[in-house]
Amino acid sequence: MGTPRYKDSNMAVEGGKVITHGCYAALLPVLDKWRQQYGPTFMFSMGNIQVLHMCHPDVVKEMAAYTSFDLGRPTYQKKGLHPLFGEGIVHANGAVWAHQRKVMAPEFYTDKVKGMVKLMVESAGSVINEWNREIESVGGVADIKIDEYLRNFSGQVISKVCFGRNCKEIILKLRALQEIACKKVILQGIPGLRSLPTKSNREMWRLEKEVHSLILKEVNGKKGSESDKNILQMIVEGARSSDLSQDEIDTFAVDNCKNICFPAYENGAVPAIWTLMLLALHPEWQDKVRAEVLEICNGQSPSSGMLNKMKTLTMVIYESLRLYPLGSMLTREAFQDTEFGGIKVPKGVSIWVMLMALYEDPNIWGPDVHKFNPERFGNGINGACQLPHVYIPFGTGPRSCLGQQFVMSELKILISLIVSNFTFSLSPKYIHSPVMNLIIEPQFGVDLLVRKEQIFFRVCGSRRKEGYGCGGFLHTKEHIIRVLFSGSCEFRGAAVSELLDVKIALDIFYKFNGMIVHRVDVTMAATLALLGVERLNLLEAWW
Ligand code: HEM
Repeated sequence: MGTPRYKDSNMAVEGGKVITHGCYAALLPVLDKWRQQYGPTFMFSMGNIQVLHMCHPDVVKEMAAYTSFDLGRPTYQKKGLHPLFGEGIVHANGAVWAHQRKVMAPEFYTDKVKGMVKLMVESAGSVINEWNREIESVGGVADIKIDEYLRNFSGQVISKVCFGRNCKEIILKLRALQEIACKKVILQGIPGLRSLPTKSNREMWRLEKEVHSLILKEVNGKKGSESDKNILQMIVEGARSSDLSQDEIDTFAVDNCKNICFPAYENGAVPAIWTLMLLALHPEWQDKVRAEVLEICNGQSPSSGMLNKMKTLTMVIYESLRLYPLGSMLTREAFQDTEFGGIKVPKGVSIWVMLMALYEDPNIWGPDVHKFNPERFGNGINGACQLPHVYIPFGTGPRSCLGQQFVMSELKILISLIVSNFTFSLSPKYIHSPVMNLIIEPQFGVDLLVRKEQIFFRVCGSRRKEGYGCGGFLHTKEHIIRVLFSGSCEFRGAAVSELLDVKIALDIFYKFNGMIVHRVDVTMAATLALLGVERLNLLEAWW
């Protein structure tokens, strides 16, 4: 795969690095060129597949309102990705899809997702522990390629909610299947290629069989209790409630498990990877998110109530999904002659609605369209741009994402725990190169320089309302004291002079409860004294 080429106009120096966010033209250069040449609506073909390219904001509205089964997920995708998704919900259509949606959607309703929060926190805790170990092993700043850690996290969560235990083998085989299948989907227009016994086709068939039998083993294995059923059990029950044969029930269960596990594994990890890359590039937003998380969680593990309050983090995730959406388009096929976007679309034609191009349109988002600016989501999606209906990271209409609430909880839990435990910046090893592998991923992964979270106490003297600073943001006294007593953080003083009056800044090294605290400012020292903290062992002071 060649290195994507970017337009010069998209280049931006952010956080001291040249990073080009606007990657639509780089990922789909031919379509971008044709769009400029022929306008937002044109047709082209890929072998025997006829595609209608649409990129007008009104078309997104129409997609939301289109409920007829005359449009469905394209057959060519289903064929190309059959080893990965089989006959499951992602590529099913018509009445079969409606039945699957009815069985599976309730498993991701709000109350069900609330019940998964504890498990998500535990799994995120493993990432925190592993990063802590990496930092300890190098004694300060670890250079971490974060991708596999985050995939392990999303894989572990979905595996536990789906099977009731961590079935790493199934998840890893699905990943291996994806790697082969996504190279093939582009060649779908060439008839017969799918069934040739090429080396990669044989490898793909082998993996498909193995995943099938591993999932069947889970279907027939130990069941969760009646009150604590896992998703697999609910899928099997849903299949049994219809008039399917035993073989069809098995296929229904296996394929739909794959259709939940694979998106949850990839789509849970990749947006987290992009968001952390963006936060590493923008320490000011990292600080803002950290301040919000510390304020809301107050030293406790995130709960679903806390997640709902994390407004800044939501803004950051939305902006990350705008710049790096998982998919560049929504795709449909006309199963009957129909009318869409004011055009008569003949049966068999595929429609591509180019969302990513709309997310990069300066006429919709303004001149800073290629900049990371979560502030634009300050008043929610509706206030984010001229035509907010075009921003649909989780799709729209009846086929919108099943896992939206699930993944938003996962992302918030993981990121909130990471920012409250670590500070991070981009490693010099990082190479910015988004590629399209079914979804838009960083080609070489994301490397971060990670250190334990440093809380900066900044002096709050006469020139400022009294308070306590953490990474530049004010926090409650209770929070600061709680963190102090928990001993969970290493305190390093800020360069206090950079903000306020040097004269009132006192740098103290002291030992407290076995914890080394460096350079606490004068207000903090006074607070501790007021609170009766006596064992303040002043080692060094600096005026
Ligand atoms: C940030 C992460 C995610 C994004 C941006 C995302 C995005 C989307 C989008 C845009 C669609 C609609 C596609 C279309 O209309 O053609 C979709 C469908 C779907 N998503 Fe997600 N998704 C995410 C995470 C997940 C997760 C974690 C799961 C599983 C738990 C999941 C399961 C599904 C399923 C099963 C469908 C098909 C629904 C149907 O056709 O009825 N997604 N997703």
